[in-house]
Amino acid sequence: MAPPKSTRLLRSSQVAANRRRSQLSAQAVQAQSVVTRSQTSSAPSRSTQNGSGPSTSNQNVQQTKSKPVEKVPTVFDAGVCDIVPTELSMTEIETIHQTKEVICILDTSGVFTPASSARIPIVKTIEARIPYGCLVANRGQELGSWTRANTADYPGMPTKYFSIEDLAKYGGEDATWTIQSVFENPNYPEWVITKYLGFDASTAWDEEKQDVFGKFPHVEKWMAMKKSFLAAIMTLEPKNLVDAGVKRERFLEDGLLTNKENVFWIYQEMSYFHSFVNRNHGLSPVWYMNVKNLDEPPKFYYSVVNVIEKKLLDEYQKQEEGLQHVKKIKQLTGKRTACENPDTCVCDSIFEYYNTKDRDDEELPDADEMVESFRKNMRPDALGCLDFSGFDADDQRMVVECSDACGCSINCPRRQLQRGQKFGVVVYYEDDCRKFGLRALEPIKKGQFIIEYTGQILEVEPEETGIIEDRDTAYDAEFAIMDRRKVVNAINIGNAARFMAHACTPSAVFIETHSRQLESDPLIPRIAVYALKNINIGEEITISYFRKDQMLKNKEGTKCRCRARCPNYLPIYTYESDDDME
Ligand SMILES: C[S@@+](CC[C@H](N)C(=O)[O-])C[C@H]1O[C@@H](n2cnc3c(N)ncnc32)[C@H](O)[C@@H]1O
Repeated sequence: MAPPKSTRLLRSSQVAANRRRSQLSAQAVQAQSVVTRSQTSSAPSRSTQNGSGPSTSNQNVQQTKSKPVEKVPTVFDAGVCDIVPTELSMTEIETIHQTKEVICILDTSGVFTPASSARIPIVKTIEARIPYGCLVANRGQELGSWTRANTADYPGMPTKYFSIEDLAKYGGEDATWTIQSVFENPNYPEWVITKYLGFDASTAWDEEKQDVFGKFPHVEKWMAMKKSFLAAIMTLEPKNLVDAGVKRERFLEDGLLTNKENVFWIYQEMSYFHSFVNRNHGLSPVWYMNVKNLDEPPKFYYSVVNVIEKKLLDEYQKQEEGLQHVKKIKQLTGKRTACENPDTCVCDSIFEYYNTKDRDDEELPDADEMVESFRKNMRPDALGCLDFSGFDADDQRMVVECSDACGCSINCPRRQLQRGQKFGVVVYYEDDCRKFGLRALEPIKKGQFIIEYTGQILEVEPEETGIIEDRDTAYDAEFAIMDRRKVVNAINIGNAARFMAHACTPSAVFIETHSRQLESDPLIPRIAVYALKNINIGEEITISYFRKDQMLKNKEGTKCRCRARCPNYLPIYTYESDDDME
C-alpha cells in the first residue's frame, strides 16, 4: 500500500524496555511549622537511587542529507523577571505575538553575518541555555555551591544550585525568588511544600498555603490542575501501577527532599523550564510526569519554533514568487471563509495554488495518484475548529492560515497554529515499550488545534521517507502538499508533540499548514496537530503513524501497544527485540 498521502510520523525503535521501579514507600513528609529557609523542613532521610534507564532514541544516527544541528536555543527571553503569570491578558498575548520568535535560522556557512532579529534569529551555532528570565536559576548556576551530577547533559537545565549552606550568603527575602514546584502536605492541608527555582531540593520547605497563593496566584492554579490530572489518571490507569507514583507527585515521598540528585527533580525542572519557554511564547504549560518508575526523563533540545538551515530556506524563495502571483487573483470558492475579514482573505487562493502545483512531478512518489479530490482545504470555522466529518485517513489535508495579507488580527480563527499550543499537556510515561507519550492536562474538543509539531526541517530524498530500514524516520513528520522533499524531524530538537504515540484509532491528526503571521516572515511548511475527537483530562493524545494497510503481518516490526491486545505490528524496525515484553 502507498504511504500516507498526508503527513506522517514514522518511528523506528526504542530500545527494549529497561524498567526500573523505585523501591520507595509513599510515606508522606511530615509538616513542620517553619517559616524561614534556614529552618527548612526535611523529610526523614531515606534516599532514593537515581534511575539510569535507557536513553531515548535521540542517540540514533541520522543519515539525512542535512545533518541535524546538535544544539538549539531552548528559550525566548522576553522577560527580565522569572515571576511569569500563568494567566496572560489579551493585551499581553498580543504583545507576545508581535515580538515572539517565529523560526530559528541556522547559518553555518560562516561567510557573513546576516541580519538577525528577535522574531527571526539567525544563528551560526545553536546552544541550549537556561532562560535569561529565570534570574535565580542563572544566579544559582553562577554562584551555587551544589553541582548536580546527573543533569550535565540535560540541555538548558542548570547544573549548579544554591544549597542550604548558600542561604546565609545569598539568602534573605528576595523578590526574585519564584516557586518551581509545589506539593500538598498530606498531614497539614493548610500547608504546602515549596521548592524554589535555582535552589536544590533539600531547601524545600513548608509554607502556609494562603501565603503562597497570595504571593504566587498561579501556584494555586498549578495545584488544582495537577490534582485534576492525577485524579483522572487514577481512573484511567490500573490503580496498582500508578498509586504510589500519583502520591509522589502530590505529596512527595520519603527521601526525595534529602535526595536532591534523584531524577524526580529533573522532571520538575523540565516542567518548569519548558513551561517557562512556553509562557514567553504565550503558550500553555508542558509538564513531565512518570508515576510508574523513576527512569530518566527524555533528553532532547526543547524548541517551540522550527529550526532550518539557511540554504534550505532559500529554496522556498521560488515558491514565494508563485504565491505572490496567485494571491492577486483571489479565487471565489462559493464558501465564505471564517476569517475576520472574509472579503480580503487570500487563504483559499493560496490553497488553490498548492492544489495544482507539482501535479506532474514524476520524481515525487504518488505523483500519478494525485487527484484533486485527495486534497482537502480544511477551513477552520468561526471558533477555529476543523470539521472532520467524513474523515478519511488517505486524504491529503491542508490548512492555510491568514497573514497580514488578509487584513485580520492575530485573534482571527484562521490563525490557530500561529497562536500556538492552546492546551496544557503532560509528557507522561506510558509503559516500558512505548516509553513517554502525551496526555491532555485540559479538556480538548473535537476539531480544536492542540499543538504544533516542531523540529528541525531536513531535506530528504523521497525514497528516504516513509517506511525505510536504513534511516531512523521515527520522529519525521512529512509533508504531502507543500514540499515532499522536506520533513520536520524532532529526534534532537522539538516540543512536547514529539512524544505522541501511534494509535490505530488515534485521538488526533497531523495537518499540514501554510502559516506565517507576516508576509515578510520566512515561509516554511508547518505541522499542526488537531483533535479528531473530544479528549478529556488525562487522556492520551495519539496520532496514526501508519495506515491500516501499512501494518505488518507475520509479527514483523514492532508490536503495536496502542491498546490491550492490538493485533497490529508497526513497520518500525527495532535495534533490539522487544519480544521479551510479550
Ligand atoms: C515519536 S516516538 C514517541 C516518543 C517516544 N515514546 C519517547 O519516549 O521518546 C515513537 C516511538 O514510540 C514508541 N511507540 C509509539 N507508539 C507505539 C505503539 N503504538 N506501540 C509500540 N510502540 C510505540 C515506539 O518505540 C516508537 O518508535
